[in-house]
Amino acid sequence: MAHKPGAKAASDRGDDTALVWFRNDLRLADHRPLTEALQEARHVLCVFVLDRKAGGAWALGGASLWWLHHSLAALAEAIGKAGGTLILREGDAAKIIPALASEAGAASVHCGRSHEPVLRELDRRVEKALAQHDIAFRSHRVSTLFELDTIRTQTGKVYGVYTPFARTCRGLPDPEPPLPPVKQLHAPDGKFASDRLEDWHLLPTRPDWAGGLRDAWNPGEAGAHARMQRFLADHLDDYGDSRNIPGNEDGTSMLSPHLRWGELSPVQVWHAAREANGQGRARKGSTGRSGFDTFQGEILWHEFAAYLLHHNPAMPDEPLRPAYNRLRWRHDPRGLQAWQRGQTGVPIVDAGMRQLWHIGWMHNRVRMITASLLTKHLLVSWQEGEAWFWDTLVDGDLATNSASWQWVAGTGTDSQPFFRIFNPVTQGRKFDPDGAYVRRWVPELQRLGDRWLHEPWEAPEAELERAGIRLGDHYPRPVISLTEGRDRALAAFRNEVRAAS
Ligand SMILES: Cc1cc2nc3c(=O)[nH]c(=O)nc-3n(C[C@H](O)[C@H](O)[C@H](O)COP(=O)(O)OP(=O)(O)OC[C@H]3O[C@@H](n4cnc5c(N)ncnc54)[C@H](O)[C@@H]3O)c2cc1C
Repeated sequence: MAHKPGAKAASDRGDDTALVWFRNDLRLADHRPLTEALQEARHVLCVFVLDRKAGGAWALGGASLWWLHHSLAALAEAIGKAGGTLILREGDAAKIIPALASEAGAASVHCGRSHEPVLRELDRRVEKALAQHDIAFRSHRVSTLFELDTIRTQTGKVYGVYTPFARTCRGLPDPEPPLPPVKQLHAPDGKFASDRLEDWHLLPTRPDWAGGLRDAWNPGEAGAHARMQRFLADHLDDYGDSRNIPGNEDGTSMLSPHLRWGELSPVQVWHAAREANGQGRARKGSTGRSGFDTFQGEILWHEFAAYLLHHNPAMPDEPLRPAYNRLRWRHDPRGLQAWQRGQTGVPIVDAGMRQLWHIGWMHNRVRMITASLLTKHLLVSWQEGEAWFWDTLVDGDLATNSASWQWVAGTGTDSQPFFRIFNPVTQGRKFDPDGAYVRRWVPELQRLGDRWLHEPWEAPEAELERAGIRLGDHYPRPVISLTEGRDRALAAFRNEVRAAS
């Protein structure tokens, strides 16, 4: 085979250099690409490539870029401590990775396997380009518990429904224990050009809207482990009940951004939870399941979303149920903007949207309620909501975000039916009964009594006055009548989706 000028032939290299290409797996522990590269070669070159254009509409959003900056800084420091260097490059990875591997005289390139369509296509291009240099391309499972292609129904079909998928996963042998952290690295000789992280300008400056993010998060592998250990030691047992109470800040793990960026692998979380469960009280919640069992179920939802995207690459853009292409979603810029800004006049929805804006994360229960108000009461398309979440979430994950939006909108293969519409008032009363969540994020309602907190538009004038609220002035009147919005959504579903099916 002919070699590109400047590239060393495999025989000249003595196979002592490998390149590790980091993507959504910003960690040193349980990192198979790195571990295998080290088994294969004495020198390892670590690289991260930023391509702001890759992904088109799904190029990284603002909150993700903030997280990425800090996570890369943490990774570079950890790699430095181990004796290596993280090379940063910007541009098309299909050109950069082969060129760099060739320059370093690498015999192989290792990276984490992805279920995201853009990365899968990129892998094909990189592999092809590497082959021209006679360099091997190896991808490894880094972000799922199991190999997604191996999970099939008894008749060999792809699962479309979570429950049997999860049952099958639970019946499999546990994923193998996580690999130990890599402690020592030797970079290859030579100086490899690298960008400076600061020069990428991933952090917002004008304006700097990231103050709430800085207070809430500690991106990077060490922060991820600290959060996981705290949650598992103190809160796992209660998870079955506490996970639905948005006012309880310890009710869920808040591990989602760490998992999204691969600072932790699902395998690590799976095993750590099992171990913590052995030490805990294994108390059953009101659902009859232990906190551990319920938590495992959520990790399997994460797995299921990856599985769905792997088998349905169009999921972020198109309904999994084609009949929903007939639904005429409304163009409602005013309603959409009120929703985005947390100014709908529906307290639990506004609390969620403001929490999202402030810390780049929203409680799962409230994600469902806010998504339901947008897609059902306002009849605005799920893709509009999906795009807003993508831009504002620090855990914005192509698979989970699109699967979840389709679940709420009723357009997914395994979703709640379209006609099941969350009532935000009932939901608020049930899951935020003392109003702790709404009062925290919608302070203008702080003095309103529990009775009216979730539907201030029904409160007697005297109650509002006593709480210092004038509707339409201090706090908006509802952007939509909940009854009318619900009836309109049901009619659209009946006439445009079901009638034509
Ligand atoms: C409309 C909508 C959009 C969403 N977008 C995203 C997204 O972009 N990224 C994302 O990570 N999650 C998303 N979710 C799922 C879920 O809301 C978050 O994973 C969860 O709130 C994260 O908080 P936690 O880490 O405290 O979760 P925990 O309750 O502690 O759960 C542990 C882990 O399990 C996984 N998990 C939990 N709930 C779900 C779920 N319903 N579906 C899939 N995985 C789950 C997450 O990885 C989570 O970190 C979305 C949900 C909805 C309804």
